[in-house]
Amino acid sequence: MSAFTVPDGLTDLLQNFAVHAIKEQPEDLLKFAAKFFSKRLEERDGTTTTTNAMTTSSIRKKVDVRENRNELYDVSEEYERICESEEENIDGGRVPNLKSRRKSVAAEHYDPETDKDDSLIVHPKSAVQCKRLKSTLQNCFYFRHVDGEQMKLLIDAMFEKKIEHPNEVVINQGDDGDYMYVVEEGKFEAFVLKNSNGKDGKKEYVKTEPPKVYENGGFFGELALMYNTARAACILSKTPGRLWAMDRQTFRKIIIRSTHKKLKQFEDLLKSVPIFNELTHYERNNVAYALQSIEYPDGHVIMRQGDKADAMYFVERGSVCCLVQEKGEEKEVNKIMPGGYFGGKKT
Ligand SMILES: Nc1ncnc2c1ncn2[C@@H]1O[C@@H]2COP(=O)(O)O[C@H]2[C@H]1O
Repeated sequence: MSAFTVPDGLTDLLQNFAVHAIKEQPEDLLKFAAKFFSKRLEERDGTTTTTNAMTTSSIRKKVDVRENRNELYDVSEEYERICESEEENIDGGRVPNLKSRRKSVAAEHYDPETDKDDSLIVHPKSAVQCKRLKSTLQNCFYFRHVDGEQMKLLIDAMFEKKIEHPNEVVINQGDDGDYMYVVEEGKFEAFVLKNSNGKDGKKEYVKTEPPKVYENGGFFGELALMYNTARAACILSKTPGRLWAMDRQTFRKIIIRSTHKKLKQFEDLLKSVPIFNELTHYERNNVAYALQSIEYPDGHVIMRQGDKADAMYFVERGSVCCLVQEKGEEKEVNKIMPGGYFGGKKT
C-alpha cells in the first residue's frame, strides 16, 4: 500500500470551491473552476493577469495577512505606485488629486483594557444640532451597542461636515483613517481603484461590488479606524449633503470599547460557518453588525414549522433541535450545534 501526503491547503481549497459551485450552480463547471482558481491565484500573488494594477482585494489580502500576525502593514509603496498621475477619474468624472491627503499609516496598537485616559474632544453644538445628531445616530445600527452615557460623549465629540457639491471625495482609498462619518443628509457612493494607469494615464475607479450607496443615513469610514488599516475604498458625494464626523480617538475610546469585543465574537462565529468563509473582511463585518445576540431558555420554541422565514439564526452556544410534525407526532430530524445555522434555505 502506498502512502499519500495531502498537500497543505488542498482540503480548504477544494471545500471553498465546492461551496462556491453549489451556491452558484454554474452551467459550465469547468469554466467556473478555471475562473475560481485564477482568482485565488491573483489574490494570493497580488497581481492580475490583465493589468499590473493593485486591486483593493489584493491590498486587503495583504493587510489581512499581516493583521493576523498583529502587525500593521504599510500600503504606502503600492499607494505611491498607483498614485502617480495628477488627476483621477472616478466613474468618468474628474475629481481633484488627493495625493496630498496621504500620510503614513498610523501603527499604534489600541488596547481598551489598558487605556485609562477618559478625556475626549468636545465640539460645542446648538440644541438643534444635538437633536439632529442624536436622531441620526439612533437610526444607525452601528451604534446599537452604545449605552446612554457613551452616546452623550459621542454627541459631544462629533462635528458637522457640510458637503457643498456632488463629486467631492470624502474618503480616498489608501489614505490613513482619520474620521468615521455618519450620513445625515445627501447621497454618497463607494468606489474602488480598478486601474492605476487607465486612459490617459489616469487612475480608474469602479463602483464596489455590490454597489454601496448611502442615502440620508448609514455610515462609512469605520474599517480603517477599527482595523488600523489604510482606507479600503473611496467615498464620493453624489449630491450636496451633511455628515457627522467622529475622530479616531473618540472612535477608539467609545466604539472599540463598547462594540469591538462583541463584533469579534460575532466575527469568529461567522468564520466558523462555511457559507460565510469566503466573505471579505468588509462583508463579514457588515453581517456581524446586523447580528443580534438572543438567549433562549431550554425548551423555548424559536420558530414553528410553517412559520414565515424572517431571520437566519446561528448557534453560538448550546444546541437547537429541529422537529418535524409527522402523522400528528413531532419527530426530531436534526440537532444544530455551535457554528451551525438555521432559518436560511436549508439547515
Ligand atoms: N466594498 C467595500 N469594501 C471596503 N470598504 C467599503 C466597501 N463599500 C463601502 N466601504 C466603506 O468605504 C470606507 C472607506 O474607508 P474605510 O476603509 O475606513 O471604511 C470603508 C467602508 O466604510
